[in-house]
Amino acid sequence: MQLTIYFTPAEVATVRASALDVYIVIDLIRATTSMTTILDRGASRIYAAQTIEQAQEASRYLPGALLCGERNALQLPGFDLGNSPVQFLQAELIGKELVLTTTNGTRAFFACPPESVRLAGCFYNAQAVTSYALSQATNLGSNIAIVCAGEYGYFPLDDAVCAGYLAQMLIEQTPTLELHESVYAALALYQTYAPPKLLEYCRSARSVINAGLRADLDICVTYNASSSIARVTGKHPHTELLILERVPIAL
Ligand SMILES: O=C(O)[C@H](CS(=O)(=O)O)OP(=O)(O)O
Repeated sequence: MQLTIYFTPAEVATVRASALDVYIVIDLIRATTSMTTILDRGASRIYAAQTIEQAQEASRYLPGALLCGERNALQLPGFDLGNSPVQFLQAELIGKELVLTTTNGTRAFFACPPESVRLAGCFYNAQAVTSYALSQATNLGSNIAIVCAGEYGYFPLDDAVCAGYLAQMLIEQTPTLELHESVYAALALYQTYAPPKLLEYCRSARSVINAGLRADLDICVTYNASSSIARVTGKHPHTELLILERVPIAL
């Protein structure tokens, strides 16, 4: 079984990545951390939208769904909630459906091959998402790829550092993994910039702090607090939004 890391979503398209692989998408600050907390609160579904317009359009087909999202880290006008793990952890979400659009994270799921196994990973669910990815890849006889959501298309230090940590966990659980050289780079980045140091160096952290949401970062750099894993389970028929639901696992 091979492990590869894509440091931006664009790389996934460039190499014509395999639809058979298991993809762990990371948008540490904050989309995949938010998704994990949303499922922790008992939400039934997340609809991931690439654009604000798609999210608004989808909410017309989904009565009762909460409209959530941000641009420049700030909750969008007219939306019910932003992209804030702290806000989600305080919200009443049992059985709710949420439509979510974020600057980078929701788009990254669309960059992976359709029909592939796509999981939301972060520090918060690191143990759970790596164990599940390994079990899926073993069952399918496939490889694992970690995709960093990027920062406006650029290399994202926060996602890459988290990718290094997830890679370390995958290697600990399966020492026979065949490592692409991208994995060595991510492992080295994790060694150098592990939290809390990471937060001093990434633009996304500054943007969240500037929005007055510093407490979100504490959640984003909390390790292994959740066993929730958001997995893409399909597409909404009218709007093409990706549907993410909680993987049923007992750890
Ligand atoms: O809301 C976020 O945390 C970011 C926007 S920014 O990079 O902080 O401006 O969006 P995301 O899609 O979660 O990276």
